Amino acid sequence: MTDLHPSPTTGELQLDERSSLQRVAGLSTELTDVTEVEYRQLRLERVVLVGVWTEGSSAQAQASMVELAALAETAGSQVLDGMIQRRDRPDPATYIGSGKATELREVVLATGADTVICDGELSPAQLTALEKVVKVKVIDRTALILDIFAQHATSREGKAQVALAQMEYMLPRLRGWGESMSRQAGGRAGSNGGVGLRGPGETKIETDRRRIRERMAKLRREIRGMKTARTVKRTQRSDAAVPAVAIVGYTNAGKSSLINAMTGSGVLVQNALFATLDPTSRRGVLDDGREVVFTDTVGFVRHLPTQLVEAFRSTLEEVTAADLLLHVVDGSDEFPTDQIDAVNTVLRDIEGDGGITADNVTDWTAPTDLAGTPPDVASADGSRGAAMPPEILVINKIDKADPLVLAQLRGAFPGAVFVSAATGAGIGELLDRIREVVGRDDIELSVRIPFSRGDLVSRIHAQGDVLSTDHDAAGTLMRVKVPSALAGELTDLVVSG
Ligand SMILES: Nc1nc2c(ncn2[C@@H]2O[C@H](COP(=O)(O)OP(=O)(O)OP(=O)(O)O)[C@@H](O)[C@H]2O)c(=O)[nH]1
Ligand SMILES: [Mg+2]
Repeated sequence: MTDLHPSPTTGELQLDERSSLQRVAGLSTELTDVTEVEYRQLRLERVVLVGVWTEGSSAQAQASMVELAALAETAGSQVLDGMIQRRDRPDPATYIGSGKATELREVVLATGADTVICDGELSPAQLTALEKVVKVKVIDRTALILDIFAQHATSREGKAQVALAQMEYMLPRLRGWGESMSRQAGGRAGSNGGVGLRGPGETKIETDRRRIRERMAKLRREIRGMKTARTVKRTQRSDAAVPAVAIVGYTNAGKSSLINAMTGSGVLVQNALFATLDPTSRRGVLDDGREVVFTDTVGFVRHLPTQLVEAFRSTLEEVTAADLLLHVVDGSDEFPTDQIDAVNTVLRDIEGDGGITADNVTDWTAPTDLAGTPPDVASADGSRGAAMPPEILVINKIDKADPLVLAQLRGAFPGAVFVSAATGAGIGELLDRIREVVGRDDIELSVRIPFSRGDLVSRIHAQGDVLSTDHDAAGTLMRVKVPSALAGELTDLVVSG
């Protein structure tokens, strides 16, 4: 039971199908090996939600609970009830106050819930203490999000990243669960001679910690290897001078839908949180014939567990390497600016310590100086550092958004583009804006292309703009605007004009 298997698939649920979101009773996210030692076995079937409201308006506190409910449902559980307590700060002992905890116990009894989910990150001691009162399993928002990620990860890299994040979450929680530990003989280890333990004086918990650390180190190495492979792919892409446009935004904002609307492709769209976990790239052609690559990324959420940001850092770095960021916002959300803030927080996190390191600067094309950024390229809050590519804020779902909210957003973010991926409204304008930004460093030239070089003509169309075309005996005369790399290749063909 307490064996740690060496396989790297810890913490992954064998979900039959992604579409069967409602969890089958009994099929739980039991994390197969490490779990048995120290991770709560997540059996999120019938849950009661509880939150502590410390700041913001009552409507914001409500919205946070609605989101927690959506997260719980995404994880496959049935939400039976929810309660919020107004406090200056969470109770250090039991998260909610002791009176409220007793009340929660009654709600649990009345509803027949088997799990309580807290809307925050609780210390191991708080989880244990609250569990003692309510007498069912208690998990926090972090564990819930990790659980969803574990269910949704499909690629080898994604799975490794989630497993790493889960182990990081578990590691400090090993000690907190002393009681269940002693049930597994960990506590008695010292006195009974340490049967099955590795070394004299090494307790079960230490053995487990060491094994988890070893596996984490192995996972980190593997993830690094996968990143190298991706970097090579990206380098090949940048050689082809196809601009990379990364789509970021809050989960369920419509990022995948927007890619579909812009490229006519079929990226997975779901009215579910974290539908997209693995970055998906789609080639798109702007109306002037220029090609770009759109990369869909994992959605962000308020309080995205730091373990996840850390584990997904290599994937998220795609974002910093892009030529342009489209920051997609659900304009129909009650508090779109809160979403914008949450996304900016994560972006700053990626960018911050460890984000741009010496080892990835080398394969990273520096964005041209931001002073050259057209004024309509909005940095959502103006605080983005120079390491981030230029950004266009895209307010999506205008077809169902409250006109009043939209008017406020227009005032607050004059550079934003307003679109509906569903109806196609504003998509043309968005594509124009993308073209402006990706083409802003283009060089204007007049060239004569020999008739034998039809390949160059198609590349000019794919990578730049053709302003005029003419023919003479020696070839095609073109006035073009092209990226500097292509301009370099055309040097020999330049004619005055
Ligand atoms: N009414 C309306 N619904 C939209 C629009 N764009 C997307 N949606 C819906 O919003 C939901 C989420 O869309 P997705 O494209 O999957 O969102 P996402 O941002 O990729 O979500 P994750 O990958 O889960 O983070 C789906 O139900 C879409 O049909 C829009 O412009 N209008
Ligand atoms: Mg998506």
